[in-house]
Amino acid sequence: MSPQQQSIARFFGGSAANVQSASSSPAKKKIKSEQSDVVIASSSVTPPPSEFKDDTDPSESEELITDKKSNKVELQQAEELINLSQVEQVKHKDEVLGAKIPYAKLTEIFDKIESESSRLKIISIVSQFFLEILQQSSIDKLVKIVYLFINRLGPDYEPDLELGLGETLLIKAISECYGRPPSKIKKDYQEVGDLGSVAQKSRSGQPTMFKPQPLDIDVVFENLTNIAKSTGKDSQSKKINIINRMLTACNIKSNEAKFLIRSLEGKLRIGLAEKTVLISLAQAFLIYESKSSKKVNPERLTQVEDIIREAFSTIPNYEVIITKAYEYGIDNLLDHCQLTPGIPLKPMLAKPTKSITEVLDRFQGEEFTCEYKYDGERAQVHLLADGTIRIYSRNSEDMSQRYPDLISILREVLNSKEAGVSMVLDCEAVAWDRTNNKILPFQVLSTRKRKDVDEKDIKVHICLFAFDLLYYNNQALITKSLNERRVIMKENLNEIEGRFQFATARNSSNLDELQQFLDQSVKDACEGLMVKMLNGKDSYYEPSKRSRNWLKLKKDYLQGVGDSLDLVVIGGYIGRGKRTGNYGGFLLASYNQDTGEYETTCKIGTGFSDEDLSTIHARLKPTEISQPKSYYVYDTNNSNAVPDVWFEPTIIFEVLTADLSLSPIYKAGHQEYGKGISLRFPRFLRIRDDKGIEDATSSTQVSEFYERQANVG
Ligand SMILES: Nc1ncnc2c1ncn2[C@@H]1O[C@H](COP(=O)(O)OP(=O)(O)OP(=O)(O)O)[C@@H](O)[C@H]1O
Repeated sequence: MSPQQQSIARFFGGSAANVQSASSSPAKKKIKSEQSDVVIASSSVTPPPSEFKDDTDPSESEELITDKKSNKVELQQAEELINLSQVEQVKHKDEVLGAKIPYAKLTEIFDKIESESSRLKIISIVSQFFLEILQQSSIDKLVKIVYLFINRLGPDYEPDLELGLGETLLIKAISECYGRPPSKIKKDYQEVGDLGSVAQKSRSGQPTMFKPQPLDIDVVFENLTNIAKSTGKDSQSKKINIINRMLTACNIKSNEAKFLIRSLEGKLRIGLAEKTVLISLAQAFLIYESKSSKKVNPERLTQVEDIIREAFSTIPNYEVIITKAYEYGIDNLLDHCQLTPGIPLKPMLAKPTKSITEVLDRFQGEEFTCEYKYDGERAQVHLLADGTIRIYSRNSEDMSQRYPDLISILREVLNSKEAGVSMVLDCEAVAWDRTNNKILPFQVLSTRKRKDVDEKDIKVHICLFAFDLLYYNNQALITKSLNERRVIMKENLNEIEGRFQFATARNSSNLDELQQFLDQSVKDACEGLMVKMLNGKDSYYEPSKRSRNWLKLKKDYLQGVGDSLDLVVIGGYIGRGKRTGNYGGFLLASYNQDTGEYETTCKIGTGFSDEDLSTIHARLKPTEISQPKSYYVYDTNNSNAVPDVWFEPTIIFEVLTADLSLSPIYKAGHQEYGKGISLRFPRFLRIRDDKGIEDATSSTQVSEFYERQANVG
């Protein structure tokens, strides 16, 4: 047991929380309470569908040793686990269609995962659960369950669907609902470090006059959505009201209150990342389709995982993926998940390199092209057939309101196009000096307002540099070569100097010419070069992939590890001397994409201007929390690695490092090396507002940097 788990066990009187499967499920009809935003279940009680009797516990199967590096072993083990689950295929669509799924069933699964450390077993538990839902044909419920697993309420590109309520509001809600003073709740929270467990204990201690009506998946999902969407003057009390009603409805013997509060906080902290959810979904569909779990071919499993991943990177929407996979079958999924204007695809990413020779080694004998690497913000431009223009960030966020000037520029560019043309363009939006006709540094772009932007007030102008065309006139181009995509882009769009231009490019494999081009790019205020495969299959656009077919060569980082790192700020150190009143330094972490944890990787205090420090202080102060999150991995015994204050994970710093070394204190990649990897002489470059917290440099990437350095250096 981790110290956190031990503490929680103590808190519950020495034993784990009494988790009990829901013994009754809510009735068919969902009604709205007098507060129209609050959804509650009706009172009649029907027995749960028999499939929800949990008679298979894959976690009881033999202990498996996970060797992360050996795919083959993983596949064999996965196969064994699937066989162990002995799933019986039962299709009884008509009988159970529309039946409610108790929320307690879901939280029971959460609990199992929380106490499980083997990733394969976790996948088995999750896929088994997904399979049960699939077998009932409850597709809409499966979609909601998947979102509840990843703590979202819809696709990334849909606004206002994020949870992540602050401690203060949740403490208030728990206090009001369970009639305990906030001071007591805070004290308990300080003791166990998990507000969910505090809510659970408070719930258990509260006698109920009447049997509460059970929560089900639909009710919880709808209430959470109402909370996320609630804005404006009365939103605080509205949210508390909805939370109160749900907390009251939580079953006293289940662990619903615990996970409900964690979902409201925006993090389930059960050691489950989105990547694992996708894999589990693939396994569930595979078993569902094969009709028998007796023998699952590991290669077929990998194939299905790839299909689901590819479909998701083109259409990052679980509702579409799950519905289409169910309707048309996995093997036809990609045909039904084609790139669609209006739905941002996950952008292709590049691998870092440290020198031109490394680039030449990689592309030896292949035709490649170099483009300027512009230093601005990635902008995925979508033109819909009805003439609507949308701009999406690297993170799939809709930025159309933030760039009204860009919309005007695009209107000008697209003016001559016939009606009905649709397209998707990959570009970089860069700050532009209209007087001297030149690119301005990223720092200037970052001074633009991010909200309520009125075109006539804009002082920092933009030039959009287009480097790829992914869709044109009802046709996805991502499986054409880059060369062909470029030709179509240039044939169909016209440049307007200083407003819309194509990325400056050169096709050469001569070392001196490349060096000159790299130097020129820096003189022209770019970061360096992007080097891309030009022809053949390897030049296809690979959504969401950090591909070897795109390399980045950043002039400033050739002396370091080849790239900057984007790390999450999880702690702060009180500033002294000149820094009094601000934080003087910060504790940074990488994101572990397998476990969903943040692993410490360095303490940083260099590279900040006074202005940076006060901006950062203003942003981080409201995110201070009294306890480290249970998903922060740090060395509790070393005072150097324990900051003065902890933060909610909200901000990413882009950081430069001299090199990486194994460390006894820090934790990035510790599962792989026994020790963590830390940054030496880290220096702050900037805040990365265009990256979501889970887009931070992953612990796997930190390991890759470390290994490349060991090999190259
Ligand atoms: N010609 C170009 N082709 C592709 N990307 C470009 C180009 N010019 C600028 N870029 C930008 O460079 C980014 C990739 O490199 P960079 O390392 O700066 O980004 P990052 O967000 O820190 O890292 P990553 O995207 O690799 O996680 C792209 O996401 C894009 O915004």
